[in-house]
Formats: sequence, structure tokens, C-alpha cells
Amino acid sequence: MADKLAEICATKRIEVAERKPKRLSHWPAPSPPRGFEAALRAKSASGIALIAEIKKASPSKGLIRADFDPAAHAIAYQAGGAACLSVLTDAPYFQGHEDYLIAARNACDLPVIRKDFMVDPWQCAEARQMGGDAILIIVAALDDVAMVEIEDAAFAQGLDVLVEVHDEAELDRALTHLKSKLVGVNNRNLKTFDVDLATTERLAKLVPADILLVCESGISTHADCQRMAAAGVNTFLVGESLMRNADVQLATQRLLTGHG
Ligand SMILES: O=C(O)c1ccccc1NCC(=O)[C@H](O)[C@H](O)COP(=O)(O)O
Repeated sequence: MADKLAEICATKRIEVAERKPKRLSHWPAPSPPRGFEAALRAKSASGIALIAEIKKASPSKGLIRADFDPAAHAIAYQAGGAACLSVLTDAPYFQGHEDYLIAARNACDLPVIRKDFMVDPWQCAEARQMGGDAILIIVAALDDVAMVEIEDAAFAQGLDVLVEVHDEAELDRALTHLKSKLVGVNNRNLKTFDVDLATTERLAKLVPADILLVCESGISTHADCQRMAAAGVNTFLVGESLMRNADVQLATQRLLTGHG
């Protein structure tokens, strides 16, 4: 299979070059950041901390949610017990939009990560103007210099940074070059789309104690959460399995508690 991540990032670079000259100055000031990492740390101290993802479609699965309503999903996720939201803003591959982030964040009190492919530090200012509280850095998508520049730009905007890795080499690069203490292990290989929860179990052993580790992708049941908890991980980023459920609030409660 062709390298999908490389293709997505190449498309993103063209999109960013087109967007840059057209925006920023006329945007109203967003409300202050809500503290994405702090919300996760607070919840994970006493149980499961969930980043619930608002995800309409994906390259691997196509359309996931036909009756897509970001504000309603945000309300349901908060009522179901999520600590934070993730909102996809990439349009070409995920049918996302910045308006979805704005609508979701306005509908609830939860901190929100702008889930997109960050290839340029400028996207951090853009993320904050949308109201984002955090951004994602995908280590596999960037060289060392670029990821440091994007992290610095994010911190300068008051954003938290979720650093995403998929293997030992990426984890080593993240721990060597980046300052963020929020690291996600993506169980999905973004080049092949294969998903394997054993990825988190393997890498969790290598993560220092001061890092808050997030298990990303492929979580669909409370039993999956319990399996990861046995590896010392109780913070999760979950999209598809919740978004496919007609009752998003109930699905969130079930994932977190095992009943409901
Ligand atoms: O989800 C995809 O198909 C995908 C393809 C290429 C790059 C990124 C992709 N997903 C981003 C994510 O990592 C997930 O949206 C997130 O971790 C939630 O995963 P899931 O619970 O499996 O929807």
C-alpha cells in the first residue's frame, strides 16, 4: 500500500499554502485555553480519562456517521463522562471542518484538541483562533527540526501538545527532542492502517513516569480499556466505536464503566 500519511501531509502542505494569506486578521479573539493536559491528568488520577473524538469519516473506514452533529456529539460525550474532545478539522480525508470544532467547543465545557495534520507552525495560531486547546504532533510526519518548531509555536499560543508515536524509534525522537509530557501511542499504523493494541502494551514499558501516556485508536470496549490498564495505561483517545453508536452518551458511559 502507498504511504497514506505522506500523501495526506503533501495535500496538507498545499492546503496550508492556500489558506495562509486568506485568514487570521479578521478573526475574533477566542476564549482562553481550557487546559487539555490538566483535564486528562485530573481524570486519570482516579480512573479512566477519555478523549472522545468527533469523527465523521476516515481514510480507512469511509463514512462513519451519517447523521453527524458535532454540537450534539459534544454534549453527549460530556454527559457520558469524557474528559476532553478531539475534533477532526481535515476536510479532504476525514470530512472534517473548523466549524465542527467551533460548534463542539461552544456546546460544552470540555477542552478540545484540534485533530489535524500539522506541517507548519502557522497552523498553531490558526488552531488557537478556532478555539482549540491543544494540537497533535505526529512524529512520523515530521523531521526533528519541524516538530520542534511546531511544538514551540503551540506553546507560544498557550496550546497543549499531544505527541503521537507508533514505534520505539519515534518514541525515542519524541522524548529526545520535544518538551511535552503528553504522549500518545497510536495503535494504528498510519502508513498501512493496521491496528494492534499490542503496540501500546509494548511501548508503555519504555515511557518515563512523568509522561501521561494516551492509548490511541482501535479501542471499542471496556474490556479493551481494562487490558490497557493492565499495561499501566488509563488514558484513551477513541473515535469510531463511539461515533458508530446511535446513543453516543450511553456508548461513552459503557466504554468508561462497562455497564449502562
Ligand atoms: O482513522 C484513520 O483511518 C486514519 C488514517 C490516517 C491517518 C490517521 C487516521 N486516524 C487518526 C486517528 O489516529 C484516530 O482518529 C484516533 O486515534 C481514533 O481512532 P479510532 O478510535 O480507531 O477511531
